[in-house]
Amino acid sequence: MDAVKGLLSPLGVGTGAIQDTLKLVVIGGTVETARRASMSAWSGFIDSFFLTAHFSPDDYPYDWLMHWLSKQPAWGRSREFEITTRSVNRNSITTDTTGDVEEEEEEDDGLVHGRKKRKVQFMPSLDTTHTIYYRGHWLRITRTKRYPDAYGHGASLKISVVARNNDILKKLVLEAKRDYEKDAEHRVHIFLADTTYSCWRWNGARQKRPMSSIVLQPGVKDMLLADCKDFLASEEWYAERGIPFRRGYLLHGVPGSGKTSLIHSLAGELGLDIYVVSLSSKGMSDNTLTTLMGNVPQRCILLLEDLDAAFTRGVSRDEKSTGAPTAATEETAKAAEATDGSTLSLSGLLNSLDGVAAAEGRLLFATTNHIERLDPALSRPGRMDVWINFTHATKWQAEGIFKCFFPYKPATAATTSTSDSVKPKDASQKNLPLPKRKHAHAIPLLTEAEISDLAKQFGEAIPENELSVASLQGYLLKNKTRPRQCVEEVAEWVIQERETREKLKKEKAEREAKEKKEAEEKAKKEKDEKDAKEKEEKEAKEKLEKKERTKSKKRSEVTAKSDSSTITSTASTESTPAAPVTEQSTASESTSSSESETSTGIDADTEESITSEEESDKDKAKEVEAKKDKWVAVKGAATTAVTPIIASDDDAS
Ligand SMILES: Nc1ncnc2c1ncn2[C@@H]1O[C@H](COP(=O)(O)OP(=O)(O)OP(=O)(O)O)[C@@H](O)[C@H]1O
Repeated sequence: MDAVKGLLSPLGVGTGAIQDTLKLVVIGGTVETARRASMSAWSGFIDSFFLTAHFSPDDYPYDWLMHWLSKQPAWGRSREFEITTRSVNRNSITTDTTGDVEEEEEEDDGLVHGRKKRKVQFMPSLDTTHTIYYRGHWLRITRTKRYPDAYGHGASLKISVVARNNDILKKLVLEAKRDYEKDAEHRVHIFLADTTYSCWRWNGARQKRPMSSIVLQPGVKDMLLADCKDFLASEEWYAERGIPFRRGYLLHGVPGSGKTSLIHSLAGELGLDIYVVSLSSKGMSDNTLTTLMGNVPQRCILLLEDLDAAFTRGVSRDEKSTGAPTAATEETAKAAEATDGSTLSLSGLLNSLDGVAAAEGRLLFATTNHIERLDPALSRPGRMDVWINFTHATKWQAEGIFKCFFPYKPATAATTSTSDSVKPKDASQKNLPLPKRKHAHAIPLLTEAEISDLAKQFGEAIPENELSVASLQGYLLKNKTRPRQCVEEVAEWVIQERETREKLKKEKAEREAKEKKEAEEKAKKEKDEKDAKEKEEKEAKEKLEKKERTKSKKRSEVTAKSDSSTITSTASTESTPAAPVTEQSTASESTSSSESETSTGIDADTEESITSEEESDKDKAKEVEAKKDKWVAVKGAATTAVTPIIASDDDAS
């Protein structure tokens, strides 16, 4: 302080006020530092008693915990929380909330402005520590935002508890998991491949689809379900034999025959999530696909949709089957890369399916409408172990799908026992029971027997293997409240469908024919243009050659003439004095344009020969002769001047 005083005194400043300010700064700084140090020491001390678990939003436990937290009664009493109605979050499966708004959460099918009523969720607010009492322990819960995101992605969760070991945290996570799975029981989670960041993005949770709603030929569904279950239970068996723990299913066939629907329903039945990759998506490359495939969880369904679409660019393996794209296809692949940045090759796809980095334990499903376009290497056993062909609807399928559509009236005890005795083997051939929800549709309730009868009639009216199941579904949807009329009108609908198909076929054929014709005309036009151009070039070349020939002919004639006149005039001009020659030459140069023409006689002749191209050779010859005469005549006048030079040149040579 004395030092400061000493410094300030020479300036004549009153030191009292400054000293007081400085004192305050020093004291304030010291107190704040001490406070911070003690706080950090205290939290360090407290933390040393706490067990802390961190949950990353990229992993399932985060979802389980968030779901569990949103259901805690303590949450309703919390003084700080986040309320959300967003359904894009993975936690949106939560339907139960606590607190005052609970009465609004009752099951209600009512629509507000055409939308389902939104449900409110309570979430731990960000950057706040909440305390919850759980099984005799106080849990400190902190949710922090690591990077901003409109939907809360990126937030991480931290749960601390004072305990001797981490048993309580394990119990908490397991309970949250059970809870989550119980609520997610009726849903299938879908993840889509993000080619930009080579990661999986949660795309939503869909209601499970009952297997009985998929109508396939008898035994197909059961076989597939049994195969999948057997695979999922055989990890050790595979390990013991050193076989990679992977299984591939190739579903191929006509569009709208239930390939995607079957996978969806299978995922629900097995309780697996679906990871979807579209191989033809923008930016898909070998590296991206390998990274994505390596990051799928152990138990899931990996779906490669429209497998053939990835190869429309013509990427295929070379003759030696090294997996490298062939030279011919490299250009097309390069063109595709230039347009959408996609560089996926077949070898890249094969590596990602069963390369070293490929994930194990997943069920691979691939769908295609064009199995003939697939490279055999792709569909060989080991990659695609089970193949299922999907065809157009059979009569049996039509009957089954009709039964799925129309619920039946609950039967009396007596009828139930009769209907049980003739229970169909395949669940899809069984009528669906009444819907659980009230006021679902105004569907007239028929007896089971009547529905079965109508279904039979419907099946008989449908031609075998001609219409897709999707189109049958479309027809039934249109008639979902009139089962009897639906059957009465089905024959007419089939005729209409045929006519529409014929019309579409015809239109397609016409369009193709038109396109073909246009292409042919275009090609012909291009060819004609090319021919005309070539002809023109040829003619021009011929003209040029002719011109050259004429030139050289004239030059030789001129030379010959001048030589002869030189010879004749040499004798007379030999004695001519030099001065008059110069005068005459000057006079002759200024005489007329014809004389100047004469001095450039060959060029002028050439021009004339070009303009008189159409004239007969005879005329041309005459004209040339006349010109020559003219030239010679003029030349004769000038010869006296020119000759000595030529002569002297000649002499010199
Ligand atoms: N066998 C089936 N059983 C029940 N519903 C079916 C069947 N086939 C098709 N559908 C219905 O038709 C619609 C289209 O089916 P889906 O998308 O599964 O066909 P897809 O074979 O995958 O077609 P694409 O090859 O064009 O992708 C769905 O709404 C589905 O309910």
